[in-house]
Parts: sequence; C-alpha cells; structure tokens
Amino acid sequence: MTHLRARVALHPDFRVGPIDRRLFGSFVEHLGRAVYTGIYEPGHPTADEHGFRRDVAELTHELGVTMLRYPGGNFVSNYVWEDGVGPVEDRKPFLDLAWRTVEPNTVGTDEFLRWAEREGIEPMMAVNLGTRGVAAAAALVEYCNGEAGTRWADLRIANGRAEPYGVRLWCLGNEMDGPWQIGHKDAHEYGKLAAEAGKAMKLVDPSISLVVCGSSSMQMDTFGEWEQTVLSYTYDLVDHISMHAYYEELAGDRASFLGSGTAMDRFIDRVVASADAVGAARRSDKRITISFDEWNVWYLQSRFPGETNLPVQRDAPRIIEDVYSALDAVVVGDLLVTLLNHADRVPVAALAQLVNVIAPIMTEPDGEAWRQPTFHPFATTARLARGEVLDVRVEVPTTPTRAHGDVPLVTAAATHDPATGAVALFLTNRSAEPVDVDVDHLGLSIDLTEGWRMVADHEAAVEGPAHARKVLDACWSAVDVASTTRSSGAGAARTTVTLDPESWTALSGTLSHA
Ligand SMILES: O=[N+]([O-])c1ccc(O[C@@H]2O[C@@H](CO)[C@H](O)[C@H]2O)cc1
Repeated sequence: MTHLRARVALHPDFRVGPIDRRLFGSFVEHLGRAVYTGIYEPGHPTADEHGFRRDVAELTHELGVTMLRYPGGNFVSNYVWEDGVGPVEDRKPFLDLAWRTVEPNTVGTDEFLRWAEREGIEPMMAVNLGTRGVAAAAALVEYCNGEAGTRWADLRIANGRAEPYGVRLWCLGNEMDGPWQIGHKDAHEYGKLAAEAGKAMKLVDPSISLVVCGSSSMQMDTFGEWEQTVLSYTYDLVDHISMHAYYEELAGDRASFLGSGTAMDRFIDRVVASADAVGAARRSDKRITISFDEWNVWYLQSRFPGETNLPVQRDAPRIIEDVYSALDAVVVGDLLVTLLNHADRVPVAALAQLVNVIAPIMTEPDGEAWRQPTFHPFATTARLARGEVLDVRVEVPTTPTRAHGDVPLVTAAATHDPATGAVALFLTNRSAEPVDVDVDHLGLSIDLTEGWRMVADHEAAVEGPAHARKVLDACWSAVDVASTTRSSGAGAARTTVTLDPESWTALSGTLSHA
C-alpha cells in the first residue's frame, strides 16, 4: 500500500494557550436513563448509601470528566426546580414536555450537587428561561449559593444542606433559538431576558460566570445573527457563549463524516468572529469565550424520531441510546483535536452526554456498566493532554468532501506541560490509506513512552457489554511506540509515526533539550 506523507512541526515556545480542565466536561440531563438507572439507581448492587451507582461513578472518573452540566438540555426549559427539592416523599411527579416523560423528581438539585461534590466534579447549572424567568433563576442561585438569612438559602438549609454549594458556572437557558425548545424565543426576546436574568443572578452572587445561549447548531437559519443580537444585549454581563454541535454519518458519506472536526473548527472560528465583531463595535477589550457545552456524534437525523413523535412514557424510558462504532470513536477523537486546538477561546466543553443518552458510558438496570468505543479517545485525551496546547504547524494533503469542501486528511494537536516536560500528540488519519507523519520537534528530542490507537476498520456497532469487549479488542489497542515511530535527524529531532487508515492515535512521552 502506498503511504501518504504529512509533516507536523511543534516547539514548546509556540503555544495556543493553557488547557482549562473544564474542557473535559460532560452532561447529565433528565432525559431517558441518564439520571434514573444511569447515575442513580437505589437497589443496584453497587449503589452507595445515597442511591448513586458506584460503577458509573468509577467509569466517570476513568473517563476523566472534570465538570458536569445539569439538569438540561431541553429538559430545563420547562423545569420547576422547586419541585425537585425538599423531602422526597412530598415531591410530585411532573410531565416533562421536552422528552414527554414523567419526571418523578426523586433526584433534584440537592441530590445532584451533593453527588457531584462527593465525586469531586464541578457542576454547571442551567436555569429555565423557556417557561420561567428572572425571579426563578435568581432564586435558584440563592438556593445554591446563598448564605443563611434569606428565603431561598434558608430553604436549602432547612432541606439539610448548611453550606452553600458555590456553583460557579451557570447557563442562561438552553438552545433558546430552537423551535423545538419549550418557550422558544427570537434573539431580541431572548437577549433581553438573558440580560435581566443574568443581572439578577449576579446580584445574588457576583462571583458566578454566565453562559449565554448561542445557536443550537451552525445549520440554524438564524446562526450568526443570533450570536450578534444576543451578545448586543449581554456582552458586558456574560463570560461565555454556548456552542452545540452533533455530527453523524449521513447517506453513507464517510469522508464528510470523518471531516466533522473541520466543520467544528470552522463553526468555532465563526462564533469567535461573531462575538469579536460585537466587541469591536463596542471598542471593548473584553473577549467572550466559548462554552462548547454539547458536542458528540449523534445519529439525530437518521435515528431519532423527533421529540413530538415520542409517546408519553414513565420509569426512565430508553430514549436516544445511540450505539457507537469504532468509526464514531475516531470522529470523537478528531473532535477533541479540534477542541484542543482552540484552547485559547474554548475553556469549557461538555461531551453530550455522560451515561446512556448518546453516551460513552452505558448501563443495564440492575446490571453492568460498560464503555462504548467513544469512551476511549475521550478518556485518553483527558488523561494525556496536560499543561498547554502547542501551536502545531501541519503540512498535510487535503481531500474534497460533499458536506465541507476540502478538508485536511490528517489533523494534529499537541500538548506540553512545562512543569514536567510531558508531551502528548493526538493525530487523526481521515484517509483510507496509511499516512507517515514526520513530527519535527525543531531541535528538541522526544522520548515516547505510551501510545493508543482507535482504528475504524471494525464496522459493527457495539451491542452490549460482551460485544463491546469484542469490538474494542479489535479496534482499540496500545501502540508499540518503538516499532511504530522512528527517530531521525540531528539529535533525533524528528519522529516519524505511521498512522493506520481511518484511525485516531494518541502518543505521549517527554520532551527535552537533546
Ligand atoms: O438540530 N436539532 O434538530 C436538534 C434537536 C434537539 C437538540 O437538543 C439538544 O440535544 C439534546 C441532547 O443532548 C439536548 O437536550 C438539547 O439541548 C439539538 C439539536
């Protein structure tokens, strides 16, 4: 087989920026089995004294999740948070209109925040700006973060939690541009409401950070205009604007699907440009950054029947439990390459979602918890990407795609921790041929010690725990660093890595002056 060639140049002096650990966030929505029989299942053999599954918590740690968004998603836009606090026996079931599911309210704000705290994971809370408004949003901030002596903080204390939770990150609603959203609004209506709700929330607790809703996807008709209008009302108030993106293989167009990371890259550039245009017109030195708080592969167009076609269900129904292939995992790895390369403008991100719902972790009620193929690129990137992202220079062949025009056949991100010398390289080969990548470390030497690779050549999606193990044995493996890489050049300043067709590779080691 002929090998394509690519060149990646890197040096620790050339950096994109430090890695904010919140980049490795995920998302738990009251949707399907994300909460009930996902993170929470009293009576499960591994359940802790609070009813939370230890097996899921352990996989969440192995996944390297640093932050969790809660409670939605579309769910939040009709959620009455007061229904989910206080004595559990007094809580009433509620018809969630986003997913047409009866929400029992057994898990609410306190249960989630206490669990996140016990697990050492930062919470990101969303407020309902669909059917509710300023007062309910400010009250929730007070309930979570207020000191004793006022109504909502005292309610929290009465409910058994004396210390404020100190939730730092707050989403001003969810996907308010989407016609499917309960309480959907146009950009002016939403911008004004977000500004007033955010103002009140910050008056309750000035230390919080706010995320204003950007577009639900780059394909929305209002994309661009939405960002600029919403930021024209909120620029001085908010810290981040949200981005959401889901990718899937459509009509057998594998090349476009493998190029999803390039679509994500352009989407980020466009949102940054939209935000900076608003800042420039205001002559503002403030830079709005991005909270990419929903991203993943999701077979939304090809497998999801649409919210309105869901029957009303109870008892944690199986909704959007996408089963992933190794190809999906290669794309997830590549999307992480894109996110890393934008570390200067994307400090916060959330893989949507954590468990059962379009998730890297799956569970069976009363049974096992197991890893989908997409688990591995995320866990490996979260573990190996340390310190700063380097501004790599790549010279790679491109290929035309139907959905995104020309896309690079190889993508690369590199990280370096100045404190330890640890270096990591993340590489995607989107082509159907092997690629030899010359990694030029410009006079420095790299000692590679560990490598992992996901190869998309095993086509079958994962169907359950036993099958998952079989598929993963075939497509996810340790890289024999010594035989896959060759060093050459003065002081071994160049390392050549051979990438398998349609694969994602992570390599790590140490960088030193030769
Ligand atoms: O493009 N769409 O048609 C589309 C439809 C629904 C949609 O919902 C988002 O994704 C859901 C699952 O993570 C979250 O609850 C919501 O915020 C996101 C995008």
